[in-house]
Amino acid sequence: MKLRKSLGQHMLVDRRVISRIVGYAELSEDDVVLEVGCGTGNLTSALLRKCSVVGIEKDPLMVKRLRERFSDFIGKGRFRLIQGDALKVDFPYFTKFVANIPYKISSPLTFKLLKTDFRLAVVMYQREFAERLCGEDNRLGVISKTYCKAEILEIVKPSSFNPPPKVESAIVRIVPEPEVFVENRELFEKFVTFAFSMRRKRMGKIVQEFRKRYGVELAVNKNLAEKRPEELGARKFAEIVVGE
Ligand SMILES: C[S@@+](CC[C@H](N)C(=O)[O-])C[C@H]1O[C@@H](n2cnc3c(N)ncnc32)[C@H](O)[C@@H]1O
Repeated sequence: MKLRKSLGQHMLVDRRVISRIVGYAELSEDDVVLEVGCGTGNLTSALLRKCSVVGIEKDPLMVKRLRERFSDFIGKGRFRLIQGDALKVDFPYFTKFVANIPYKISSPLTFKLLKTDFRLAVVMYQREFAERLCGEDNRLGVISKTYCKAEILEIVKPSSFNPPPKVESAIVRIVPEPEVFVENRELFEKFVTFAFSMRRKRMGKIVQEFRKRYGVELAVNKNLAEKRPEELGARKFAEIVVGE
């Protein structure tokens, strides 16, 4: 079968990795897993042994194969498959999100997930994206801390996929409990985005530029004024915006 690179079609073929992903998700029979990008269905099959699954898959050829492979589960109402773009279709009801996603849509898909009600997510990302999501020295990591806790559970080698991608991957566990609370999310995200677009500048200067651009006065103490955005972390950013 010809796989489409443009759709990020790198199938997870290492059974031990698949089984660990299912273990990390701590599934019970009542769970309904949302899996984005079911592909040929290797992860889907392991998930279906534990609970119900709703899949969203963009490629009509994969959808056809999946409907054949899992016709029994579809008949029993244990598997439902939506053909479409996960960024465009409304997410159906689910309790947990478990997926080896197309890496190209990592950022918008993650924010779509974070704005949904769910209990736990176990997601395969490109390693570099996973490190940014779990870190605090970048825009993605700082903003995500106001939605969730995220941690890398393991690094996965390219040889676990067919065809092997050029990059390493990482399995991330996401719990929807904010590490940092912000009241004015819009202002917080605007300021964090602005700060990381000027990452060479120090916070004192960034706050001045922000006032000039948006007319919003934010205060930083002497100590923070000397720091660069990547040295702050989500909590300090939130303190600056709260002190508005
Ligand atoms: C990395 S593969 C994972 C396949 C399978 N889950 C596995 O682990 O072997 C990503 C899958 O996402 C599908 N896909 C790509 N873009 C998508 C999108 N925007 N919405 C839904 N599925 C998409 C691809 O067709 C592909 O089957």
